[in-house]
Amino acid sequence: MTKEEAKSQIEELSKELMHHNHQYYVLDNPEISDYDFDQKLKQLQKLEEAFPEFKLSTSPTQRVGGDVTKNFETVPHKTRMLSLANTYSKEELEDFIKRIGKSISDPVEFVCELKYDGAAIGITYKNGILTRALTRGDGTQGDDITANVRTIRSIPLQLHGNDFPEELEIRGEIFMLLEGFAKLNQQRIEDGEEPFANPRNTASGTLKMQDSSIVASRSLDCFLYYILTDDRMFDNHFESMQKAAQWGFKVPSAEKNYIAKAKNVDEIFDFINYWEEHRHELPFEIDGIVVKVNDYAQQDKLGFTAKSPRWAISYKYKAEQVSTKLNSITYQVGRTGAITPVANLEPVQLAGTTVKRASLHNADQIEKLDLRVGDHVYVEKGGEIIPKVIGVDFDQRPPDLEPVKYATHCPECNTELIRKEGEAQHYCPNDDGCPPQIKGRIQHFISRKAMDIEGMGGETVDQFVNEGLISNYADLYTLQKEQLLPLERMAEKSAQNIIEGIEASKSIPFERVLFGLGIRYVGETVAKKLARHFANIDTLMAASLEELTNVDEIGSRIAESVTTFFSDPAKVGTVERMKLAGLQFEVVQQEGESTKLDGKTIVISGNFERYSRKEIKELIEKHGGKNTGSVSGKTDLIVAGEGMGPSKRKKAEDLGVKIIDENEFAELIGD
Ligand SMILES: NC(=O)c1ccc[n+]([C@@H]2O[C@H](COP(=O)([O-])OP(=O)(O)OC[C@H]3O[C@@H](n4cnc5c(N)ncnc54)[C@H](O)[C@@H]3O)[C@@H](O)[C@H]2O)c1
Ligand SMILES: [Zn+2]
Repeated sequence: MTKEEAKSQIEELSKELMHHNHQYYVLDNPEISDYDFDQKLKQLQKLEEAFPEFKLSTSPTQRVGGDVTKNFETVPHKTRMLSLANTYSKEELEDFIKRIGKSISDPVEFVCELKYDGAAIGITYKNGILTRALTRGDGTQGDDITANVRTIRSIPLQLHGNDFPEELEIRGEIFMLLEGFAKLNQQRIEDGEEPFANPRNTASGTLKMQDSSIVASRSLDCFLYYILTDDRMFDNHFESMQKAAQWGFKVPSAEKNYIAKAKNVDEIFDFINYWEEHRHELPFEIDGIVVKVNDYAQQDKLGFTAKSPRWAISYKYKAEQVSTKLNSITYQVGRTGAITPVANLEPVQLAGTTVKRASLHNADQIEKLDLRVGDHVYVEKGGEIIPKVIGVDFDQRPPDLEPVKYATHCPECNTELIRKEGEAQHYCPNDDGCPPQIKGRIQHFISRKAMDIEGMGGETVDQFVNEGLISNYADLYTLQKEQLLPLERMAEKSAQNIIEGIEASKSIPFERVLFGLGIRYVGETVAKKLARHFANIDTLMAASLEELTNVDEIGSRIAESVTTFFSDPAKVGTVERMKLAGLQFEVVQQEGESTKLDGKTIVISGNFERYSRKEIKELIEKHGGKNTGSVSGKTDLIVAGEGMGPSKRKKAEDLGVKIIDENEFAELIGD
C-alpha cells in the first residue's frame, strides 16, 4: 500500500466510524451490526499502527465513542468513564492474559462478569443520598439524567447501613428487560409505529427522554460493577461488589454465576462457555462477558490507555444465526387494523428454542430483503422474543421464485388494504366490520389502563362478539344480566360481576375514557394532555387541526388521527350513546387543580422556605406543568431558591430561560 492510499483509507475509515458512532450513541439508531463496526475499528487500528503519522487526533480508536446531547445539563465526570477493549476470539483473550503476566509477576486473580448490553451510568451518592446520575457521554463529560435514573426501582435513592463514605460514585449498566421490550414493541406495532431495533438502543434512547413518567413505565433495570471513592476502601473488585450489595445496590449474583472468580485461562473459558450456552435463558441481553483483574494494586500497576483500562477486556459473542426455508408469509391484523407480515419457517433450532415464525415488520422490509417464498433465509434472535429474518441466502435460491406480492386484501374481512403516504404499515380500513379490530378495540377499552372493567377479559370479549351481543364498546352499557346467563361457562356470579364491573366503569375519569376509545396514536399520555387541554369531549370533537397542533407535544400526525376519528358519524354516535349511559366525558377538576401551568416544563433548583421541594413538585403537576431534573432548551421556567447551582444558573441564562422565586411561583398559581 502506498502512503497516499494509507492516508486516504485512514481518513475514510475514521469518517465512516465517526458517522456510525453518532448513529449508535446519539441517535440510538445503528446502521451496521456491532460485529461489522468492531471489524472496521480493528482495521483502522492496524492502519494507524503501520502509519502513525496519518492518525487523526480525533480518531475513533483514541476516544470513547459517545457524545453529550443538548437536551440535558452537561456535567464533567470526576473520573473519566472509559470503554473496554474487546475481542471476539479466544486467542486474543489469551494474549491479553499473557500481556498481563509480563507486567505482573505475582499470580493474578480474575473476575468474570456478564457484559450487560445497555447504557453505562455513573451515579453519585452524597451522605448516602443519590444526588446525580450521568451518562458516559464522551467519557469526559456526560448528560445529567438524574430525574430519569431515579425512576428505576432497583437503584436505591438512599443507601443502607452507615459505613459508606461521605461521597461515592458507582458505575453500572442500565438495560431493558426482554419481556418489557417485547411488550413495548407489540404495542408500537399495534399503534402503527416502527418497532424499536433492540433493547440496548431502546434503553439508551429511553434514558434520554424528557418525560420521566415514560421512563418509569419502561421496565429498565440496572446492575452495578464499579465503585469509586476518594480513598480506596477495598483491596479488590470482588470485595467491593459484596459491600455494594450491603449498601442496597443490585450487584451480580455469584450464586447465579453472574459473577465468578477465575484463576487461569481455563476457568475464564469455563465461564465464557457456560454463558455462550445459557445466555438466552437470562431475562436481559448480554453481548459478551467481561474479564477484570481483581486486585486493585495490580489494576493500578496496569493502568489505562486513552480509551480503556489495561486490566479488563470484553469477550463478545457473535449474534446467533441459522438459515432455514421460508415456507409462506401470512398476515396478522392488529387492534388498530395494522397489518403485520409473519414469516412461516421450516422449524429450526436457534438459541435453545425451536423457531417456526419470524417477524417481518412491513412491506418495505420484505422488499429491502428481496424475499421470496421458497428462499433460504437467515434468522437471528435479537432482543425480541420473536426472531427476525435478516437476509436471504442467494446462493441457495432456486431459479423460478417470484418476488413476494404483498397482501392486497385483509385476511380477516377481505377489505382492500390501504397504506397512507409516509407510513410503513398497511391498514385494513374496515374498522367497524373486521373481527380482530372489533374485538381488539373492545379489549383495549376494558383494559386495566383504560376502563379497567373487572370480571371481563379477552376471552369474554371474543365470546360476546361471537354471540352477537356486542359489536362495539358502547354496546357494553346496554347489556343485561339475563343476556349473559345462557352463555357457555357463564355462572350467575360471574355474570353479576361483569354487569357490576361495567356499571363501576362509569366513574372512570375522562382521560382514561378518551384513551379507551382507541384513537390511533392517542396513548395514555396523549389522552391525558388532550383531556386536560380541551376539558370535555365536545370541545375536543369540535377542535380543528390547528387547535390540536397548538397543544404542547401534539404533532400533526396525532392531530389528523383525532380529527379523522371524530369526522366519522358512527364514532360520534358511539360516543353519544356512552354519554347518555353516564360515562365521564369531561374533566372533573379536583380542589386545588388548574391548567395555569399547562404544558410548561419547569425545573426546581435550590432550597426553599415557603414550600418543600416536594410540595413545589406536586403543585407543578396539580396545575398541569411538568417537573424535570435538568435545564435544557425545552425548559420554560425555573423556580429557584437559596443556593441554586452556578452552572445551572449560567446555563439558564445562556438559554434565556426565565427564573422566578417561590413567591412569584405562588402568585403564578394563585396560591
Ligand atoms: N453498530 C454500530 O454502528 C456501532 C457503533 C458504535 C459502537 N458500536 C458497538 O459498541 C461497542 C463499543 O461500545 P462501548 O465503547 O460502549 O464499548 P463496549 O460496549 O464494547 O464495552 C464497554 C462498556 O461495557 C459496559 N459494560 C457492560 N457490562 C459491564 C461489566 N460487567 N463491567 C464493565 N463494563 C460493562 C460498560 O457500559 C462499558 O462502558 C462496539 O464494540 C460496537 O460493538 C456499534
Ligand atoms: Zn379487515
